[in-house]
Amino acid sequence: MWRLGRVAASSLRRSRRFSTAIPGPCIIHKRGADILHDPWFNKDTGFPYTERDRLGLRGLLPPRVISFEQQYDRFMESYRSLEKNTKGAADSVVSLAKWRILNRLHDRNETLYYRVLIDNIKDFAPIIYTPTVGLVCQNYSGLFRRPRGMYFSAKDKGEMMSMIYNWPAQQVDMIVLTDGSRILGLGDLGVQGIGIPIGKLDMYVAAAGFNPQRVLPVMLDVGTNNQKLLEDPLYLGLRQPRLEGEEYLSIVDEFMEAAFTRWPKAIVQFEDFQMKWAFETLQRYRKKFCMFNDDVQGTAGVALAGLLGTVRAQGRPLSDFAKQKIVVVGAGSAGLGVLKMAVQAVARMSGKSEVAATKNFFLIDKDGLITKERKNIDPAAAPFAKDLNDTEGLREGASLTEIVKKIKPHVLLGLSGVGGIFHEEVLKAMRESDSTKPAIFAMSNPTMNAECTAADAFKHAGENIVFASGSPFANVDLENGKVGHVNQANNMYLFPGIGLGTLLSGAHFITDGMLQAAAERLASYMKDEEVQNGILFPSIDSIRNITAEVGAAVLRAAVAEDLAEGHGDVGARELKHMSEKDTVEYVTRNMWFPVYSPLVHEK
Ligand SMILES: NC(=O)C1=CN([C@@H]2O[C@H](COP(=O)(O)OP(=O)(O)OC[C@H]3O[C@@H](n4cnc5c(N)ncnc54)[C@H](O)[C@@H]3O)[C@@H](O)[C@H]2O)C=CC1
Ligand SMILES: CC(=O)C(=O)O
Ligand SMILES: [Mg+2]
Repeated sequence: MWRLGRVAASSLRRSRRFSTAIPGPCIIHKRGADILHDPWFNKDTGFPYTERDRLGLRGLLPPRVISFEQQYDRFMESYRSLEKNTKGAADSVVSLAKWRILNRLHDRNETLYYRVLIDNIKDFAPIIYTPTVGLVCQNYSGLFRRPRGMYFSAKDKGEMMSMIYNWPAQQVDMIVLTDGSRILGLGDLGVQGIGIPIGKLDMYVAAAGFNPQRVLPVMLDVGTNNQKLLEDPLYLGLRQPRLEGEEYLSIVDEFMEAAFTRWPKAIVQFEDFQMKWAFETLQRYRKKFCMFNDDVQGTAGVALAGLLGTVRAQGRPLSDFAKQKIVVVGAGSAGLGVLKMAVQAVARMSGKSEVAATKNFFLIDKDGLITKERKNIDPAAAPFAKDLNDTEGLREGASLTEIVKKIKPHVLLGLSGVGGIFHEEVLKAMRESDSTKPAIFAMSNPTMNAECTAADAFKHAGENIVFASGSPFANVDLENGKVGHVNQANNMYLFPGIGLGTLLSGAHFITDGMLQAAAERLASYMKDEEVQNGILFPSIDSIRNITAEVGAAVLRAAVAEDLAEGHGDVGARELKHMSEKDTVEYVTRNMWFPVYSPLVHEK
């Protein structure tokens, strides 16, 4: 059913009056069929007669004018009948059918698309984002109908500075960039990874109110090492092995120079780069450009918020965080990002050195427990390698089961990309945890790569656990009148706010302080009562509200660090004088909201 609730109605008024994203009623220079084929301006049967007359649309549409509300209802009706008609079909078939119907709307009418997405975010996020986006990437070459975003390949070397001007929008605020080398837990998907920047930017629009005309998904195609794709005649990317070393970096360098030359105020989010390049590019660019790595830094903030939540869930003061024993499974870009931020938090809270603060963390990769005995240890993992004196007798390479049995951790956190790795024996061992409310975070995506299912976690580890997963699971019926609450610990709770807060601050860099502020705001978002019931993260239904709070925290951190230069008409001085409440309101007012804008001036 169509609904324009109080929040939506007030957002609508706000967006008309204040949005920096849309500069009032726009006058379009296109005419006739060109307008109908431009998803940004297209209103389908919703063009009023004045616009049909003055824009050369008469005769190109059936005569009846259908209101936005009716169009909305009509779409939702077809979506619901698709759900009914595909009942009983394989999950992947149903999910792809849902993705297709949404994607067709996206290609045709962006205003309606984003409105249904915002209003139904809980139902649609699993389609446009994880888990279905993973399936879409895997099947991209077959699903491809129309391009979306920009593609820069190794063959474009030397051309990028001119290519960037092929993008039709004058202004771009947010770019999500991938090289497709580690798409969710699905590995190297080459050019097919473009689905991830598209899905992330849909979340930017839905959750943070970025103007969809000002966002840009980008694929850097430097080849793929996925043999199956290289042999697939329908594969749409470069059929060559991935570039390495300086050759690789020179492509990323060229793109970054081109993007920031054309749009000096843009923000670039690096997404789903394999670990070596995730860390290397973060170090290379973070002091030069306004950028961050979502998998390293966004994930870290969300995980830290969840970890602090587990301390509150036990009814303990936050300072007890330093005493929690935490096993991190997966020493990749995400796992190491989480460890770094969590260790810094322990050091801050306890006054210990960062080295001393690593004591209660145990890191595992595909070869088991990482200790100082590890041969050829990755330099990024080295600071977290355990001294054998601190492992209670566990050896180098000890298995996950051995570690959980011996250490009795408070938290088991998976970012390994390996589905089912928290098997029955591991989960049962968590019953002996030293915590009154052990936490199990199976954060890998998509669903089939989650370290365990929610049902298995509650079944084997007990009803008393706190559970979170990267992709959504339904709450678990514990068959005694109780419900096992499932949290979604996904960086989607932070990256939209990091992006929006940074944009509105006008900061040229994204600092640790800004990221820490984002994590802390998310951590404090839930009330004690909710947290004690195992609810660590808010429902995705309130994502705009969360993003406003996170965005405001990021903006204020930028102001506090003297990095804020302002945005649009609002300068650094005004930002500085805003109270916390004013800042949240300011961020909220700047969220774009989808309504049909007049395309001609009223006479
Ligand atoms: N929930 C969220 O917000 C996020 C989830 N992720 C998920 O985290 C996963 C990993 O991402 P990255 O760290 O970027 O990948 P990565 O490839 O950099 O790291 C994977 C790590 O897992 C380890 N591993 C592999 N098999 C293992 C096994 N059997 N036992 C223990 N460790 C094993 C590897 O040795 C490596 O250290 C992916 O599935 C991704 O979807 C990533 C970012 C955000
Ligand atoms: C959520 C996300 O960024 C990932 O799984 O890579
Ligand atoms: Mg990612």
